[in-house]
Amino acid sequence: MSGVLFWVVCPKGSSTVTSILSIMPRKPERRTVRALLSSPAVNDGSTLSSEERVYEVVLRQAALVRRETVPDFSSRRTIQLAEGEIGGDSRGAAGATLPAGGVLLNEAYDRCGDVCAEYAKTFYLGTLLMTPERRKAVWAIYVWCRRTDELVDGPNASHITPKALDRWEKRLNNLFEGRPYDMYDAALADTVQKFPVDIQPFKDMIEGMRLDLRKSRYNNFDELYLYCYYVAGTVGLMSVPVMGIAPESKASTENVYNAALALGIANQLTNILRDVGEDARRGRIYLPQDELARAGLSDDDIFHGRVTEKWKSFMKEQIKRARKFFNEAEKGVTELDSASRWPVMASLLLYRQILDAIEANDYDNFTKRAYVGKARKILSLPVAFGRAIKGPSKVVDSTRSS
Ligand SMILES: CC(C)=CCC/C(C)=C/CC/C(C)=C/CC/C(C)=C/[C@@H]1[C@@H](COP(=O)(O)OP(=O)(O)O)[C@]1(C)CC/C=C(\C)CC/C=C(\C)CCC=C(C)C
Ligand SMILES: [Mn+2]
Repeated sequence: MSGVLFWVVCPKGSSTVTSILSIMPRKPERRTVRALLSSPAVNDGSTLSSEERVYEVVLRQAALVRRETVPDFSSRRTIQLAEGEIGGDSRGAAGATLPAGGVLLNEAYDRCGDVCAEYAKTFYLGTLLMTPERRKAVWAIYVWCRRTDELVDGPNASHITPKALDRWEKRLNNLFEGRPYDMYDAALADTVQKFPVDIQPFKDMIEGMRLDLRKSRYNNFDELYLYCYYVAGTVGLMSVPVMGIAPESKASTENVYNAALALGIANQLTNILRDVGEDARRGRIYLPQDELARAGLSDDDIFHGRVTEKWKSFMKEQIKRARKFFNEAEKGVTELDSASRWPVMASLLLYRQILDAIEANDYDNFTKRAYVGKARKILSLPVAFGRAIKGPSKVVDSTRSS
């Protein structure tokens, strides 16, 4: 590929991160997250369950955030465009220097905003309620996530190999080190310098895409949970440092991160329940095999799209579980910074209503697509506002130490 390589002068130092890690209250064992997450997922008494392993990641991410610190947007860093690498219409002028907050960097963020507006209009409108700095950062993260998903789900997906994902990961490492390849990467490179966003959830999302390349069945919920963490829980962990935690919040950082993780898991479970038919047509069944078998259902029932009583009661249980994750997430939304609460609450309420739509379709998720209509979307906004305005809980979280 040809084009322009951006690089950022003055890459982020890691001394703050190290010092925060050293005061972490419940410091997990120093194993790498990849090692933690690649060991067997089944909890047979001697190994940790996926939920326990992901929780260790949550603890680490929570430890990286220093509370009551406003990100510094006034820095004089510059981003420089250099020769080579990935092009397309996201190229800039080789050799040009981009002062932080300068025209080209602003353009990079604007392009990220355009992508959001095109792919996720409602979400884009929600971001307009955030502060300008947070909104731009969320756009940059969104675009990276969307591009990552497109690698395995987009028009070129059939050509994607694990090697291509390795290259994508290398590119991720580069942008975190201040050497972004294109405009979109440059926006994210700037974001990760301004906010305490860690690389781990991004790497884990790529790991989820690797899983999608090699796995089309999930034996049990433990396996599915890990997949949901990789492709969606990670989004929650990437977002909290940008959304910010309310200065007056009495919740522990780890509980806020846990709620964010729960929102990602809830969203992905909902995605899976909505898309059962579509996924089956691609030979994929994400639903836990052991739960299907216990309900007297087989892959064949799914491939034939049989909406039987067995299927309906199975779906009821799956929906119940997804709602539990939404409820857990909802408790955390009010702990976020005031300007972020409303859009996040709105997105939660909107996504949760997809579950209602599956019920309204009488559990036919093979031939009918569950969606939330415009009127309901609009009605959800004041409801979200009413819940978001409440603000943080007054109860001091016993696990809070930061
Ligand atoms: C305390 C608290 C509750 C904080 C909130 C934290 C927060 C903002 C969490 C956001 C959670 C969220 C929106 C997760 C996205 C989950 C998701 C749907 C992932 C999808 C994966 C693959 O799915 P699949 O291929 O099955 O589905 P498609 O048919 O392709 O849709 C993803 C597509 C991965 C890629 C994810 C995105 C493109 C969304 C990224 C979103 C953000 C960065 C912004 C989040 C911010 C707000 C305000 C919701
Ligand atoms: Mn996808």
